[in-house]
Amino acid sequence: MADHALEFERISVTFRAREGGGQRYTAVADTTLHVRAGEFVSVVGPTGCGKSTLLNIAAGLLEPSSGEVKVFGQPLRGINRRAGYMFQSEALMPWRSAIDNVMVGLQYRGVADAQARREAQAWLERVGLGGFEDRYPHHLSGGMRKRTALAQVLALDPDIILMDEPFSALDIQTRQLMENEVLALWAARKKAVLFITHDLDEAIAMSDRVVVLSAGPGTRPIGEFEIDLPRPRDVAEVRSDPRFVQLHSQIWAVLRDEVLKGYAQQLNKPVLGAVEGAA
Ligand SMILES: Nc1ncnc2c1ncn2[C@@H]1O[C@H](COP(=O)(O)OP(=O)(O)OP(=O)(O)O)[C@@H](O)[C@H]1O
Repeated sequence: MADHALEFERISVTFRAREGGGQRYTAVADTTLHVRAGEFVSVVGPTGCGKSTLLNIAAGLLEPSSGEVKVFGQPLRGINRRAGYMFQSEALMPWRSAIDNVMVGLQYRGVADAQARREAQAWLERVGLGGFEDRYPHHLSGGMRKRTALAQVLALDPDIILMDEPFSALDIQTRQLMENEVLALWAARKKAVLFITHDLDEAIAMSDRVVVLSAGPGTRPIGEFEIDLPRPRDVAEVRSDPRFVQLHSQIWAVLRDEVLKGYAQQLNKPVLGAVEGAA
């Protein structure tokens, strides 16, 4: 449908070992999930269930073994050019200053250097890093590096933003500041966001909708919850709203068993050595 930014239609992903008797592991099975244009959707699920796999599929970095992905109604082939991806791990180039890191995607797109520098500077200011543009990543705090990475993604003005536990390495105060900043930026531009997190509180505080995935193997969505808390939200304050508490207990009732299953499965899962990717 045209108002959908992202559609996963009956996606399955099976990984196979390059050696070792052709062992296979079905990470994601028969998953259908839609994100509307401008919607903020979080995906929560137990550790190792397939959250990053889904995001990699949305980014076009991984092809599903079966099923189809559509981006604004068009089948996705190759890299998703309408999406920006913010990884869990550090993705900044250590040999480039903050501004050079933010500029690089623009330059790659063919924007002239002077224009790219102006846009990168404006984005660094928007994420609270005015004055830090010449610092190298190792001279920035963890929160500042995340802000730089956020500016890097937003500078490209993607219609879809894919975020894989972007703030999990931050202390709780910095994390809440960043979450509020992301919400403010999102509210101003209303891009579609697919946000992966382990943290149910974070998912509820930020999202329009929370999707719960089952434990693997064969992960699939097993619950979907509309988050009808008013906006704008402060992620710290909204946690004491009675509706937040109610939603939390409803979602946790679905998630809790999967977390326990996921934990058990991680302990028992066969180790796949060298892996080729989706089969
Ligand atoms: N390239 C690969 N080859 C083989 N198995 C893989 C590959 N990528 C992921 N897997 C397996 O698929 C499952 C899903 O992995 P994925 O990283 O998507 O989970 P996740 O939910 O994002 O994990 P976490 O919560 O720990 O970040 C895991 O069991 C993982 O070991």
